[in-house]
Amino acid sequence: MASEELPLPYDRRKDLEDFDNTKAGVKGLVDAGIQRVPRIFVRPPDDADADGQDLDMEFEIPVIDLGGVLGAGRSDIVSRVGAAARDVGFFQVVNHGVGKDVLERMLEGARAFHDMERDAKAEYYTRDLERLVKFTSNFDLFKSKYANWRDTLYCQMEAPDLDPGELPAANREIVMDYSKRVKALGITLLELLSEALGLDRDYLKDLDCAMGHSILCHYYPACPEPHLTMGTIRHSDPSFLTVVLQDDIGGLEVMYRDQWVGVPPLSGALVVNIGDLLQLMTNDIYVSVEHRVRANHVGPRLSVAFFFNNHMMPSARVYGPIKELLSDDNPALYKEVTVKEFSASGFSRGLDGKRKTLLSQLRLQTINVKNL
Ligand SMILES: O=C(O)CCC(=O)C(=O)O
Ligand SMILES: [Fe+2]
Repeated sequence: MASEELPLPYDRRKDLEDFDNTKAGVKGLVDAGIQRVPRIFVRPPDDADADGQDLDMEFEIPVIDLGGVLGAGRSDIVSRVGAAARDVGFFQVVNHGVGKDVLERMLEGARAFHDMERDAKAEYYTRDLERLVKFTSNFDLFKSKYANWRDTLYCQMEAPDLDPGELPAANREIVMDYSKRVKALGITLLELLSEALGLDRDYLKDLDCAMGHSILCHYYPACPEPHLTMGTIRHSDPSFLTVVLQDDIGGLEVMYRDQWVGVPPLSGALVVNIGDLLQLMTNDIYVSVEHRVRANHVGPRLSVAFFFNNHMMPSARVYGPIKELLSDDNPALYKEVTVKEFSASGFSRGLDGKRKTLLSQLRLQTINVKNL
């Protein structure tokens, strides 16, 4: 079949604008009682971005207990973290130092924002890239082919330090607290990931990998026709590292050996995944894998994604494959890039156009025997 796009049977741009102008997101549609998924969200049955087989073998995303991280158990934890980062790109952590009460309060804080009265919430609704705290449904609404069944509150915490007064009163206190605690966990994770590469403990931290972060409070409303759309389409994260807190509904899935595998909700756990920038820096030793969130009849599902990414910081640091990891047999696979350039290219493209293209654009034409 010819690959030219067929003309759309409706004025999609107008539908998108009408939806965006409500400033009420997907939740606004559900609150208004819609029984059908509007066409801007509908994916055709043969949509290549939403396909893929479910995993048919026994496999579980690794769960790593960080309880012994400061004691004799450290080397075992280092090897488990390293193995998960190499093989799966995703793992869950328990006994990670962020209390269950904090996790619960963070999810409640995310819910409290999305449950705010429509007009009050609309004041945060914007597509302005410079705004540090904003509410948007689908940051890539006008760039991606299909909209996702999801609303998000974005909080850019370090650009540099966010004035807490910019955060909504509904969750200001817990977002500030969570930010501090998960940043500390992120530093621990970067230490473990450095050690697992045979590098000094502070190596990744000293490259400013924990220098900036943003907190995304996602809200996935119950969907009347979940088979027609997605909560979040497949993508990999443009971060160094991402830490996700999910509630007990489920729906997050990860690509493992070309098949989709669920990340089961585990009370008290946090989900950790390697981002594109760490894959680039480790020259493909660690993998930034695609993941997605299914739409669901049950909802709302709440999740809080904590992205370590310093693109808002005034840093001109250039990132490329770490020299200590390279050799004649293992040459650099990627060009160097600043985080600003890297992130700008992600924002300009949108989620479903990404699919590793950011990394592949930076890939050098080196022949790597391992990948032949
Ligand atoms: O909602 C989730 O569980 C994951 C969200 C996600 O993948 C992201 O924010 O990049
Ligand atoms: Fe993600």
